[in-house]
Amino acid sequence: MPQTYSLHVHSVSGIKWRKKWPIPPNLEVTIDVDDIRMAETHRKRDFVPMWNSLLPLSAAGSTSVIGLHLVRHHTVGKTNICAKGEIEIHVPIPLKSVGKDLEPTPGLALVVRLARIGSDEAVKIAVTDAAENSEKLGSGTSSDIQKVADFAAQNSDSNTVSSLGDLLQSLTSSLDVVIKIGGVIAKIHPFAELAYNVLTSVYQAVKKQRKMDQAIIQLVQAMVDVYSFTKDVKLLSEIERIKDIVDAIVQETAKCALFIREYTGHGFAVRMVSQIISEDAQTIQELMGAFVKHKQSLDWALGIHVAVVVDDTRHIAQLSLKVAKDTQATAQRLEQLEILKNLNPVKMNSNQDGCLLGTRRDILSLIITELTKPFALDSQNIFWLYGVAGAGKSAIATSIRQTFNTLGLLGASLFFTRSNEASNPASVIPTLAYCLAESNTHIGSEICLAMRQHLHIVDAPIEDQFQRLLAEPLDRAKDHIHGPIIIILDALDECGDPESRRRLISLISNRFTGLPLLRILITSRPDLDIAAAFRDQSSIVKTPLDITKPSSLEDVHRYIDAEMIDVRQMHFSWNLGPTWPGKEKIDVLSTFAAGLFIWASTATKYLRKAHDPNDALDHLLRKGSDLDRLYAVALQSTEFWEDKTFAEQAQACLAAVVLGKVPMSDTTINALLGLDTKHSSAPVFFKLGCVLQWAPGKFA
Ligand SMILES: Nc1ncnc2c1ncn2[C@@H]1O[C@H](COP(=O)(O)OP(=O)(O)OP(=O)(O)O)[C@@H](O)[C@H]1O
Repeated sequence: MPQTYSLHVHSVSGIKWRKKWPIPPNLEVTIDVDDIRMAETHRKRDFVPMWNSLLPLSAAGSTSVIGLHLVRHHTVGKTNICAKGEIEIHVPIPLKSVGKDLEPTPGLALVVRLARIGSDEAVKIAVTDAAENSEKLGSGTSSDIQKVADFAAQNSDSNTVSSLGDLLQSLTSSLDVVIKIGGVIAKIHPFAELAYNVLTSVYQAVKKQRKMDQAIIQLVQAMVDVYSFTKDVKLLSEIERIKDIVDAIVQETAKCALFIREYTGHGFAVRMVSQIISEDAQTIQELMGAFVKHKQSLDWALGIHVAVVVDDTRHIAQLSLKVAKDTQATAQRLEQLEILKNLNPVKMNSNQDGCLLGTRRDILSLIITELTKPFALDSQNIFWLYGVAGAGKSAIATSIRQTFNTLGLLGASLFFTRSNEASNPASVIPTLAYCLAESNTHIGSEICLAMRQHLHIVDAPIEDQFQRLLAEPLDRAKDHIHGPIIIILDALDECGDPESRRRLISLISNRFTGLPLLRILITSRPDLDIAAAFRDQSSIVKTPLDITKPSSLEDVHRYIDAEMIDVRQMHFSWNLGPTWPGKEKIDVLSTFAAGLFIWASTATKYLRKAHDPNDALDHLLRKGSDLDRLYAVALQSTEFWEDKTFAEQAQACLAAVVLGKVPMSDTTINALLGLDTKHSSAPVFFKLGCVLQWAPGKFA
């Protein structure tokens, strides 16, 4: 009977390369039992690799020989065996070097642990190993942390880093570790990714730049210090426990990364390195202070208690100077706000939650990247996210709002709702001006100046308001501000109607694109007037929120799963059990939802409110949830029903879509309904974008 073993390949010790490699060679260990390949470790790029892999083995008899090879992979696909050894049950296993890669050294040894285990255990290890290798591994497993810990351990080479380039490189490698853990802790992921991308671009830009400001080097050093925990495997494995602190650190890092990019002249505003804004020194001090505090909280949380000596006298002197400055600034600010009230801004806040953590990762990441892209690389400053009713656009806009609010980059966010009278196109420019002025004193001063110079600007035509309250003040303020400033306009289709918003839409598509400093996220259903105005604008990034994408379907599934926790809690008296209603029924509900969040949220709300959750669930599984009302409102929002030809054609087209057993393209529907090119279905589908996900030639 074959005997099973677990082989723990830890690392290789005493390695001495003959050649100086520019980057570490790509190494793996292969394991043969009686000359048959049984397992191999992951490839590692490191001068002194550590694998920490647990591998299952089975050997036919007690006399089997386990052969181990240390293999170097060439970039062109060739391999070299650099060292080999055979297992004798003592640790470490001596190796002898072969070929020309290694110096023959007596201490060369592979550190492994071989244990005799039962076959069940061997199967378990094999499954875990396979899962670790799979890209599709879900988040939340401790093996992810271990993998990351391995990675960090290899990167712990603590050469003294002296230049900004080296510091940035060290920082991005730490962030890379944090991003990988982001698979486990969804909360910190978007900020870590943003910080990583921005710092990488700064690194690419500054690595050739010789002269660098000492203050910025110290700031990056402070960040590197905070991240030292990522280089210690033991500390890193605590990350789940200290995730809130890490979350705060990563947010601060993203903020700081954006600042550094602007400061070093590689960012949003095209600026010379020498052209430094007067508040920069203070911003650097504040950011440094924040990182020192984070380091202290982290050290306390990790049990590393370091005595902190504070120079009290200097601290108090600085503090009193700041208080004096602050009092003066507060008086000016109050005066500004008094003037700004004349803009009669309206409240258009988001009244819903953002995305469930872990959902919409791709699109959130894409939007964050687009909105923070340096100006020089791309001059597109509007991102339009469009999709059918209930696809989840507002939830995404809310999450983006939270992200940029945390980063201190939010200028204004208007969430339009049909039922709110304030969602009026005439209020948009004055409200935007008010919010921008509130978010930044420099912009505030310029807008106040404009209001003093143009006393009746609030009653002026919208185009004049745009020019005086936005275009000119932003242009005057731009040299005092590090961009970007983010503006969010959610559900633009719910701002007035196509007629009342005509001039606003034209301003957005023709004039907003030229505004300095701003990056604008617009979400809406693809209503005809909006789609027509945006379609040929090259300054607008147009992205559909596709409900049929596998990631959308997975996100809705994840949402239903999470909502069931609430449903179970609500109905505690029914003793539903910890996994109610079970995976199979959740799968069926997700299939019904077909990527539509509104379906999932209506269904779970129905379950929460029901008297008997089991009855309600059965009803749902039989009939689906009642979305008629939503679709009635959505369809009525299309203004063309009074046109008899449209109404007749739309009814026929909708019937074809609803009754068709397979999805059909507009061309097929034309053929089916006998429509000629003059009366084709395409214009009808364009007008029904609020309820149908459709593109010319594609399935309806
Ligand atoms: N990623 C998500 N995580 C959690 N809840 C979500 C998510 N996306 C959407 N929802 C919920 O689903 C419902 C519908 O989503 P939302 O209002 O964002 O859709 P929409 O595309 O903006 O719809 P409409 O076009 O009708 O305004 C809301 O209750 C929202 O809170």
